[in-house]
Amino acid sequence: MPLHIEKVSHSYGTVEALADIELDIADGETVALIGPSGCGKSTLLGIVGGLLEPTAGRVTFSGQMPSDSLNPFTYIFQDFALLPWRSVADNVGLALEHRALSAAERRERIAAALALTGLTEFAAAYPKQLSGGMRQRVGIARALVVRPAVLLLDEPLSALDAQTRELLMEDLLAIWAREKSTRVYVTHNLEEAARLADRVVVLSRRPGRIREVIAIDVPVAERGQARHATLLVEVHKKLWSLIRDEVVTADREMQHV
Ligand SMILES: Nc1ncnc2c1ncn2[C@@H]1O[C@H](COP(=O)(O)OP(=O)(O)OP(=O)(O)O)[C@@H](O)[C@H]1O
Repeated sequence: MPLHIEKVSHSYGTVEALADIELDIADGETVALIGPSGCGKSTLLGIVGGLLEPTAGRVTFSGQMPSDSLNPFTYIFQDFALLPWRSVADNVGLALEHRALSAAERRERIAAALALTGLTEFAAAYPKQLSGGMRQRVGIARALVVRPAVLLLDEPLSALDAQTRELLMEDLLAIWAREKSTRVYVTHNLEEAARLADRVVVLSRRPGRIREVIAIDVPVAERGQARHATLLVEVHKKLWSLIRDEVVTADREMQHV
């Protein structure tokens, strides 16, 4: 579903978090939001998902919501707080409770979400039996089981070690090739932005304003290929050059809080 962020600003009391954000996101597109700490990335994600009412401006949607979508939006966070007493399948099914679905449809949705995240053989396992990466896959499956039109990802891989993060990046790309959501991806990790996003939106220090929008022309599915290795390095360099000075300033500011 295409998203339209129209002149969005937000303040928390006297703290101005976001100013004048104007951005259209196409159907099926992945947009990464990067910027120094405190520049309003999570605030913008909250506004897009309807958790927060912006102080000014609005977010609208065009097009039809897919007919099998139970929720227009779903969040994926770094920590899903899975229920330890429930199996993997029952954790994934949590998002379907209180929904008017037949038992067969419920089973079919859970099975499809498990298959999409490579968890089919772990359906009966419990969270404590799983590695951090597998637990995060359960969280991702729980988000996908409602077949959201828009996926809002807030640092989904930041709690994972470097190798697991690498695997999960590959998984996300494989999942995105098979489901058709529109995605907004907040990250501090420039490599994730360069690998996973069609466009990267660089926000300035607080109040966050759009500083630059970088379109990466190579399709995400092809970016892992050796011939594009220099592209990723170049994008990473460019993104870092855009935010470095503000990251330094934001870092110093935080130390005085
Ligand atoms: N509920 C709140 N009340 C007051 N100020 C808030 C609240 N939530 C966020 N802020 C402030 O608004 C600004 C933007 O916060 P936000 O969490 O959106 O930034 P961020 O870019 O996601 O930060 P980070 O990269 O550190 O996760 C920050 O200065 C933060 O301290």
